[in-house]
Formats: sequence, C-alpha cells, structure tokens
Amino acid sequence: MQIARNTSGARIVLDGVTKTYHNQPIAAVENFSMTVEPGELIMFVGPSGCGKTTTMKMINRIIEPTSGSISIDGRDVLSLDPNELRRHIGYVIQQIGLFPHMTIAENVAVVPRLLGWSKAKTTERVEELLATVELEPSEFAGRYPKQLSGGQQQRVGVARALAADPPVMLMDEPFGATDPITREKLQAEFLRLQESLGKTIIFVTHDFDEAVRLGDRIAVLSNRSQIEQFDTPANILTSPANDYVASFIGHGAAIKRLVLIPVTEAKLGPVGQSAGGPITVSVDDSLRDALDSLVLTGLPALTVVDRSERPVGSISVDRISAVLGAEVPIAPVARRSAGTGQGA
Ligand SMILES: Nc1ncnc2c1ncn2[C@@H]1O[C@H](COP(=O)(O)OP(=O)(O)OP(=O)(O)O)[C@@H](O)[C@H]1O
Repeated sequence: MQIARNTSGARIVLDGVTKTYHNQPIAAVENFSMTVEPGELIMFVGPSGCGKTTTMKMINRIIEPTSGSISIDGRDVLSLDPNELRRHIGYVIQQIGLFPHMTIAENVAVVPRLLGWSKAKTTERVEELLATVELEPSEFAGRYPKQLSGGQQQRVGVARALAADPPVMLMDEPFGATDPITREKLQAEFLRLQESLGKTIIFVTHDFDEAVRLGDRIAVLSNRSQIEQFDTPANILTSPANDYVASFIGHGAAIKRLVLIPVTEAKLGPVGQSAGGPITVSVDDSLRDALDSLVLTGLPALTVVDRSERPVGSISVDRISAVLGAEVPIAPVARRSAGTGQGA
C-alpha cells in the first residue's frame, strides 16, 4: 500500500490483541490484528457492543489488553508509561469532556501545560489551533464551554486533542451528539484538516455513511471485534466480503457510492439550464454533495462552478442517476486532492 499524502502520523500495529473483562466468560475483543499505515484515517464500524471502543482504548491504554501486543512506530505501547503515552495520543470523545470551569483557551492548553511548555509558546499554539478549527481566538478564547454550541464545543475538543501535535489521534464517535447538518459540517472541516495534518487516526462510528465519507479504509467489525472486511470505502461498497458486510451497507449502496464520485464524472448540462442563484456546486464536490444541495433547495438543477467560481455547467438529479446507471469507475473526490489517494 502506498500513502501519497504528506504524513506526520505513525504506524500502529496490533497483533493478536485480546481483552477479557474481569469476571466475563467471553472476550470483548478476541485476537485482533491490524496494521495501520502512517497518515491513514481508519474507521471502525460495527454494531453496539461489538468491541470497537474497547479495541481503540487499548491503543492509549485506557484499557489494558489481556494479551497480545500493540506498537506505535515500532515502540511497544505496553512498555511505556501510560500517562506519558496518552500525552502523545490525541483523544476525542463524543461527550467532549471539556472542563466546564476552564475557559476555551485553558481547555486547549491542558496538554501543553502538562508538557511544560512556556506561557508564550502555549498561547501561540492555542490561538493557532482555535483558528484552525474555525473559532476566532479573540471571540472564543475567553469563553467557557457552556457559552458555545455543541458543534463549537466539539471543535474545541478536536483542537485540544491536536495541541501537542500528536502523531496518533483516537476519535470515539466524536460527532455523534451533533445534529445532522452540524455533523456534516464538522466532517467536512475535519477532512480538510486531516488533508494537511496527515495524522494516523482511528475513528469509531456507528454510522456507515460517516465511515464512507471520511475513511481511507474501513474495518467492518462483528462481535468480539472480529474483522469482517478491512478495505477502502469503494471496495467495500462494490464488493462486500460477505452477507454481514452487505447487510451493514444496507440497500442504499448506490446512493452511498455518490460520496466517492466527483461531480465532474457527471455529464454536466449547459450553464443556462440551472436557475442560477447563490447555491452552487463546486467541481471539487462529490455527487452526494450535489444531490444534498438539490434536495435542500428543491431546484431542478444547480450551477457547477470551477475553483475560481466560474460557472462550468449544471447538474440535476437525472444527470446524477445517469452516472450510477453507467457504472463509472469510482474516482477519488476532492478530499484526496492533496495526494493521489491510495490503493488497497
Ligand atoms: N468495563 C466493562 N466490564 C465488563 N464488560 C464490558 C466493560 N466495558 C465493555 N464491556 C463489554 O464489552 C463488549 C464490547 O464493548 P465496547 O464498549 O467495546 O463496544 P462498542 O462496539 O464500542 O459499543 P458501542 O458502540 O455501544 O459503544 C460489550 O459486550 C460490553 O458490554
């Protein structure tokens, strides 16, 4: 496998990892092995209770494995001091876990403080990170968590996890508690961020659509964290390994594939066919983005614009359907534009 993107991430290797909780007759995770390449964004998808979170939490040793080995860039995680280890692994959870009595700036500065950074360096980093997650520092740094919306709090959670520039990020349903529109916004923002950061990320989700939208590779898990398929979203959607994976994808495989197909794969209509107006679709968007915008606006066609905002054509539901009917090869969409994507 080739990782083309600029990466600052680390390789994670789990080998034969098993976790049996105290007094439990059955293992929560059994003999789990996986190699994650530097800079990969790996999605763990599976039903409630299948062991996703347990598997992930063993990487930063919030949960200790019963047996097996885990290494990050060749270093045995189980031989490191757990507190030291956790300072080098960013961790974002659904409940966010911001400290209510601390300001946003203080929340983001928690790890730099633990690492003994100077005040000046910490302040500079906090401002940089808040700007990165699109929260204007002058407006938000001094506020308290309860003075922010759920989506804004979640961004602070991401900024805090990134503070010490960790090579590895673990994300447990980070956008799960947000409404669908905020969630899509946070996902898009997060993809843009990852494009430049290139962290190695393990991301747990219930939501198969989220996995398709975000993941470089998806691990579809069943009970005891058994890996039913570990492959790119495109390969899983087009060739599910077994009935379990197929049932997980559900009936909407064709619609889900739209996320992976750029708008430019459609035969665009003439510019004049759309009503014009402020809502446009970019050549960097996916057909799924285009479909969402069409549904949202209720318009029969929308204008497609290039990166300089110049109209290049129009897109309609019929033209999107035609692409699915034509079984075009799935090409990487804009989120892979900084690199050439990756083969499985
Ligand atoms: N502390 C614990 N003690 C005993 N059993 C546990 C403990 N934590 C989790 N389990 C069990 O281990 C199994 C895996 O749980 P885990 O939280 O890893 O699943 P999950 O796939 O992340 O679920 P969800 O999507 O609901 O969060 C479940 O059967 C759960 O009941």
